[in-house]
Amino acid sequence: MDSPLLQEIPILKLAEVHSKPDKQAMAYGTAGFRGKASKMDHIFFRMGMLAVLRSKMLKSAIGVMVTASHNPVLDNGVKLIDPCGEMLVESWEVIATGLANASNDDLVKELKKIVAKENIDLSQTATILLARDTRPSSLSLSNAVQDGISALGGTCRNYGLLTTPQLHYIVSCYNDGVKDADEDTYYKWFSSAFKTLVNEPPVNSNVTVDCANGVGAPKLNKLYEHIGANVIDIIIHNDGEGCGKLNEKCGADYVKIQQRAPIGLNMEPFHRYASFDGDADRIVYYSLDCDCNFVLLDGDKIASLITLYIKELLDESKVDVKLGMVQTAYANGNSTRYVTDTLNVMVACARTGVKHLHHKAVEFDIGVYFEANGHGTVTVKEECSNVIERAAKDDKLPAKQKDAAIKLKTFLDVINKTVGDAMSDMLAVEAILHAKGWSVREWAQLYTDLPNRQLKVTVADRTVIRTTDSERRTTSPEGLQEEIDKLVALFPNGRSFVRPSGTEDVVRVYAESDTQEHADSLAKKVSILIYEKAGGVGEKPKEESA
Ligand SMILES: CC(=O)N[C@H]1[C@@H](OP(=O)(O)O)O[C@H](CO)[C@@H](O)[C@@H]1O
Ligand SMILES: [Mg+2]
Repeated sequence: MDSPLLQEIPILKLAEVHSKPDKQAMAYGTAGFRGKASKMDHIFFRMGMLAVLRSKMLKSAIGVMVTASHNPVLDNGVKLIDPCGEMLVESWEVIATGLANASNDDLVKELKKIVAKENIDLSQTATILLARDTRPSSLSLSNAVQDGISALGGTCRNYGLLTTPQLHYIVSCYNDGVKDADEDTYYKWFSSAFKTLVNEPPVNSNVTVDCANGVGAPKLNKLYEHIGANVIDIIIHNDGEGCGKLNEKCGADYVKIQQRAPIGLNMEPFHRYASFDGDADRIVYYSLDCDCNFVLLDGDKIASLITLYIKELLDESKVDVKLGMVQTAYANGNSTRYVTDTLNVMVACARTGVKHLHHKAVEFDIGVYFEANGHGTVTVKEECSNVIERAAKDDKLPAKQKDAAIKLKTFLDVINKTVGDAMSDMLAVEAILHAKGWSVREWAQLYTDLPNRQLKVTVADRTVIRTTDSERRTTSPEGLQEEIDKLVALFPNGRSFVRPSGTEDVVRVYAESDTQEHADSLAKKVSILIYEKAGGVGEKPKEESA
């Protein structure tokens, strides 16, 4: 008998509306598909169909998020969310790429191939949870996703505007049996956990948040309404209502890379500032010191603060579980040293891309993971949550011990464990500063960042660079690593590595050393080496004359 998929006519009719331009190929990368919005309609349609197939296969709801995060406003992108709220499994990234690149004529054949290979029972129902960011193209592209969903007979719950982490959270709630989970469920959960942590006395301090003119602004506003201005004072900047453009000279990525304030923000010393990115899954903090120097508190500083706090509560509660932290090679060397040597907590290194960090983090009972750019969260094993919960209810424990367990339990409730979440991470940081009675100054002084520099080199084919050891060393081109080692040895506390970017057509160079001059010089020397050894194109990087 024909499977429902063989009702090819409706698929083909819709596929004609969302037709793929010739010769266009895209890959599902670390951040899903991303590119110029005007050239991607067919990808969104096809991802709607793919989400239906995955939902049928796993007999669970699948999320589809329409966003291009921190990219310019004319870009867009799409990513799928797996049932527990995690990123799409890697093996399906390959399948997604195959479906996206199939010619219009081969589309049905490609769908049949997936069904056969993955052994998908098409009689299963499919539920897709869809949301989008505030880009001008997002509405029509989410309509294309909806068309893809209906082409294969799936049911779509469209949540409209959401931040990426809100959708991840809702997907996990839905598959946990909370079928009516929505945006309000999110606000109620996180605001109530925060208020339990900070109720006596309230935080009563203020933080200014640059929302990159993105979806984070209206959503942070709603979260703020649930928390109440009597608990914390949140001032929203770049809320998308003025003439500022999405991610233009603002947002977490801009602030981290430029190490400066977003547009239009007049900073005052010691006040606390934070920036979200365009879909609010990244956050960095910053401040001015007494000499008006810009002080960045990036993903490494946030991770260090969270690890410190969890470690203290574990020690106080005497709950014996394994805490670990996960970073990438981009983590500042002094953050790694601080957590390893001062906090005595194990640090693991993962490849760039949050899914790699997430996978490593779940190996610990409690895993704190962050990319230096501010994307990260905390994972907690279920058995570990149970141990903490039991201690929090154990009347036989000394009061101090039990109290610490209660605090730890409530603190972990403030965390969106499915994925890095700017709003939930912000609440976590604010709660810790409140608990410790710290201003941003004490936090900044946990350790001093080693001066560092990131550069990009354009080469004809960036895949000639191959790496090992979580991207910290190269295996090809031959002899390159030995040359890098020689350059690194010239600089005190020198460290440098290179890797092909997964999102841009460049090779990234990272260097750190004891002074900014040294870090800059090492980064330059390594860039020149890459240009020479890995087929550089365009203008050759030059060493600045002394
Ligand atoms: C050095 C750096 O910040 N790299 C970013 C960037 O990846 P690249 O593979 O380096 O282009 O985009 C990724 C997706 O947003 C993010 O996860 C990652 O941290
Ligand atoms: Mg983002």
